[in-house]
Amino acid sequence: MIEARDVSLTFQTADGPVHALKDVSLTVNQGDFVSFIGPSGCGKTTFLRTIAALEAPTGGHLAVNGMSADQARRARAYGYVFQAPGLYPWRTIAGNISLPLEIMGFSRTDRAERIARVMELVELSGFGGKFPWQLSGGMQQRASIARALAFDADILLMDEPFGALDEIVRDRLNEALLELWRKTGKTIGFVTHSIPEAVYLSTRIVVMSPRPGRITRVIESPLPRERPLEIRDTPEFIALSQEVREGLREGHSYD
Ligand SMILES: Nc1ncnc2c1ncn2[C@@H]1O[C@H](COP(=O)(O)OP(=O)(O)OP(=O)(O)O)[C@@H](O)[C@H]1O
Repeated sequence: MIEARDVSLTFQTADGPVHALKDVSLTVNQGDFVSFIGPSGCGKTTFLRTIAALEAPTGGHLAVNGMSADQARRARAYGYVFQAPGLYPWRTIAGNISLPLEIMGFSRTDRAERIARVMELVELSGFGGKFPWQLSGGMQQRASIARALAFDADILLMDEPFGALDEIVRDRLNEALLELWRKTGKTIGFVTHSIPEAVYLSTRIVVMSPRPGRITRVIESPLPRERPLEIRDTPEFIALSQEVREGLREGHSYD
């Protein structure tokens, strides 16, 4: 689904070049749930934005769904969920989910069907007529996930979507996201700062390190796809968390 070969991205800034990504190679298969974890500034967001053709690499090769990243963006191969829900306050929840569909030219009936389906998927049925400010932060983030799902792209790219939420809401949304992933079979790229979140959600955990941003470890998860929250107390989960922590420690430079 996603194939990165020696992808590099150097930003030219007034203070000199910033090597946000250096020789990043990764293959993401259909149906994978891949998390990107690493300290602040290691290039997680930049890599996700590069896959989404929101940034252009300065070196290497990138293919998304068999196309160039730019072609994939135009073919709407992915939905993108940002850190903040980014809902328009003057549109209802249904109106917000509808917006990309309107831009893409879906008919009114098709839009209504799709909105109802994705709202059910994120458990927001019945809230379509509310405005964003009438919903909790967790519900708003679920609405933004519904918006990214509405046009049924195969890939979902999520940049720390639950970072601003409290732990209880985050647990609930992690469970819901896993359920949604199992139901839809989407390929998910997910940026996080949280080791338990990465371990709980992923089939593969990509550990990154900064200066320059690169991949230091790719950890395959031995956990089953069916994961109740209690799996976090099992020896397998704890061992996997330790492996991620070691990877992070290894790659971290303090200079
Ligand atoms: N548009 C830009 N222009 C210049 N430098 C940038 C730009 N975007 C990102 N950077 C730099 O690239 C590096 C990687 O940034 P990025 O946001 O990808 O890191 P991150 O791992 O997602 O960090 P965080 O976890 O804090 O969100 C950082 O040093 C950042 O300052």
